[in-house]
Amino acid sequence: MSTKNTNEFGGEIGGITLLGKAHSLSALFIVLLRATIGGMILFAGLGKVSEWPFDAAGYLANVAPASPVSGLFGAMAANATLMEFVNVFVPATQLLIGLALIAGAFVRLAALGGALQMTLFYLGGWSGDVLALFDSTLVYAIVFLTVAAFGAGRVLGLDAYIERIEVGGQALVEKFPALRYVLG
Ligand SMILES: COC1=C(OC)C(=O)C(C/C=C(\C)CC/C=C(\C)CC/C=C(\C)CC/C=C(\C)CC/C=C(\C)CC/C=C(\C)CC/C=C(\C)CC/C=C(\C)CC/C=C(\C)CCC=C(C)C)=C(C)C1=O
Repeated sequence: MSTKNTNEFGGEIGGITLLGKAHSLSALFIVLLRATIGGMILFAGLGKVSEWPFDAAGYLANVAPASPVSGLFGAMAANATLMEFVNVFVPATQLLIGLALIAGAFVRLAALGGALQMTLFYLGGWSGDVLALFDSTLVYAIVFLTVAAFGAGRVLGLDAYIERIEVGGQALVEKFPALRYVLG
């Protein structure tokens, strides 16, 4: 048995082969990245709960006209029934995504949800200022996608165990391959 650990990762994307060699600290830092971005969104949710009631209408109604979603967000702010939903959904998903990432459970689903949420905040935050192109919400979105892409929930996370739960003599992800978009 070889004791050599090549620690390689990569794949083919659009005909181009991307190959990386991970450092021995890579696994540690992917866990730190998962926990940090999880903590960021958990605390964003806790902040809203601690100042309850949360109301996103002010933010949505005052998005800069240059934002591609200013019309959409303005219409949302004017719909009281929809706002009742949004005002609970945003903090609730922030808390759940944060807890899931910290525990390492359902990491892909949580990270993809986080990336989607950050994309909405990024579009809403766009004011036409080119120097704000790489703002924090864009960085957060990429961090969420990185965490999902690396299967970060398998490193010191519950997904390593959840994936292998046996269902009818088969591991969960083998029985239901679509769960790879949720776990990992
Ligand atoms: C820096 O940015 C910013 C913030 O800050 C992050 C902000 O706030 C805000 C402020 C925000 C506002 C003012 C609101 C603005 C409102 C809008 C733009 C309106 C439009 C937005 C929405 C309608 C929200 C859209 C939401 C999305 C896209 C997210 C959807 C989420 C998902 C699809 C993912 C859901 C998945 C989850 C939650 C994971 C599920 C996992 C679990 C339930 C498990 C959880 C884990 C645990 C509890 C741990 C324990 C686990 C165990 C025990 C394992 C169990 C084991 C088993 C075997 C089952 C802004 C502006 C911002 O710019």
